[in-house]
Amino acid sequence: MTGLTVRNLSYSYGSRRALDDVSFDVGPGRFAALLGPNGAGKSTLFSLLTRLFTARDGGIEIAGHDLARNPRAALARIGVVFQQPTLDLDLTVRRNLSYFAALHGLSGREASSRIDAALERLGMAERAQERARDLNGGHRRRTEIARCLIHAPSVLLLDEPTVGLDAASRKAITDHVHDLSRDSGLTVLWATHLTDEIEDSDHLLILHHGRLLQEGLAGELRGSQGLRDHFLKQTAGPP
Ligand SMILES: Nc1ncnc2c1ncn2[C@@H]1O[C@H](COP(=O)(O)OP(=O)(O)OP(=O)(O)O)[C@@H](O)[C@H]1O
Repeated sequence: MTGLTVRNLSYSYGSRRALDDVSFDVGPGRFAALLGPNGAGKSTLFSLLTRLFTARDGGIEIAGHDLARNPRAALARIGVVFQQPTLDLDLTVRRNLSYFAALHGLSGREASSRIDAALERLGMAERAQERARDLNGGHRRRTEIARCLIHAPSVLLLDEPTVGLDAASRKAITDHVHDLSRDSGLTVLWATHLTDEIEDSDHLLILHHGRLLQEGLAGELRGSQGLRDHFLKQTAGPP
């Protein structure tokens, strides 16, 4: 099983360059934090990784499948949590998950046991019958993360999944996803602009003005200073 590979990826909106020759690898089972300020190009990269946009320049490989040449196989291997919530608020937690399972061709006992396992994994088993509308923001996000595990992806893509959550929910979700990559061998790409969501052992990618400024082990890149100070220094310069 391989993780995620991005090669020489560029993307422009008209004359505005949003991504400029970005290349990186995330090894299987690694947690990679894509750290960048507003406008760095994180969401553009996610749109390319999920094939919402197609890249004219560069290449993407997901779990060993080339996204341009074999999109079906590549997309089947990813689980995605977008920045904007996508739950059906009128359905229960379980119905949201079973609907998604059906989209992936899963039903009956197989779907049911996968849903149970995913809800258990995210600490949401007891809320399975609650309507999504009645959940707080943190529990809605957990439901979305549980949902993206059902088809057993090997790569998880999460675009600023803690936006709008309070500090306790943010920490719980960040810890849950770190545990998922540690315990289940999932490759994770976690986009954020918040340095406290990143652990020293994470693979850190610093993106600024569409360019990858630094890549490496977070603890090594920050050295003796806090990651926040390191990040602010890295991103202080002009484009
Ligand atoms: N649809 C669009 N049309 C034109 N420019 C766009 C469009 N979407 C994004 N951009 C520009 O591309 C650049 C990268 O934006 P992007 O949304 O990918 O950054 P981001 O890192 O996700 O930012 P944020 O943290 O604010 O979501 C920015 O300069 C942005 O203004």
